[in-house]
Amino acid sequence: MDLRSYIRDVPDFPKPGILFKDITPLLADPSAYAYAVAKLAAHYATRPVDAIAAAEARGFLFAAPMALELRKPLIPLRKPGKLPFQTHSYKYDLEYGSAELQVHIDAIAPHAQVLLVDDVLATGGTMAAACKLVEQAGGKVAGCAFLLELTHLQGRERLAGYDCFSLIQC
Ligand SMILES: O=P(O)(O)OC[C@H]1O[C@H](OP(=O)(O)OP(=O)(O)O)[C@H](O)[C@@H]1O
Ligand SMILES: Nc1ncnc2[nH]cnc12
Repeated sequence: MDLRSYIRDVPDFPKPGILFKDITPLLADPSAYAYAVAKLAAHYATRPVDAIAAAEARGFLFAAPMALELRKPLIPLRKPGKLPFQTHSYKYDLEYGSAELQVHIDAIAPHAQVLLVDDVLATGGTMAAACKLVEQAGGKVAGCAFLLELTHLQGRERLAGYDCFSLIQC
């Protein structure tokens, strides 16, 4: 299945000069969505993974079905003020702004191998922050998985030292 055909390019969103990769056509097609999740999950089926974590919001769309498919705990990494219990926090820069992620202090068991999942790897700022947050919380990064990698933004270089896997490159 050609997953690329389910990604729509939207120029100048959310700011002039940004070519936004819209995954909603893929989400709208259950066969393509299921195929993408199954392919991502299959890549980690035999690797040591104790839990799956993702940053809101689009990361959840792939992390949740992967967690169910791999029968692993799901750990939400959320924007500030959303998690009700005590949190660890990490601030980071995006392709089009800055942000912060938080995780509950008891979400990650000591030395747990945490697989991080997101829809898009752009500059790598979000995933680098997610990795730091997992480590700050006592876990280890088992890998970083993406539906789509925007190779020209060289996010993979920002994630040097972490094992990265993407299903589609463009
Ligand atoms: O590699 P980066 O440059 O960090 O960009 C990738 C991140 O940007 C998007 O999230 P966004 O912050 O737009 O939030 P959303 O998931 O709530 O739409 C996307 O879902 C990734 O998390
Ligand atoms: N160009 C882009 N398209 C979709 N999501 C993104 N997240 C960061 N950059 C993005």
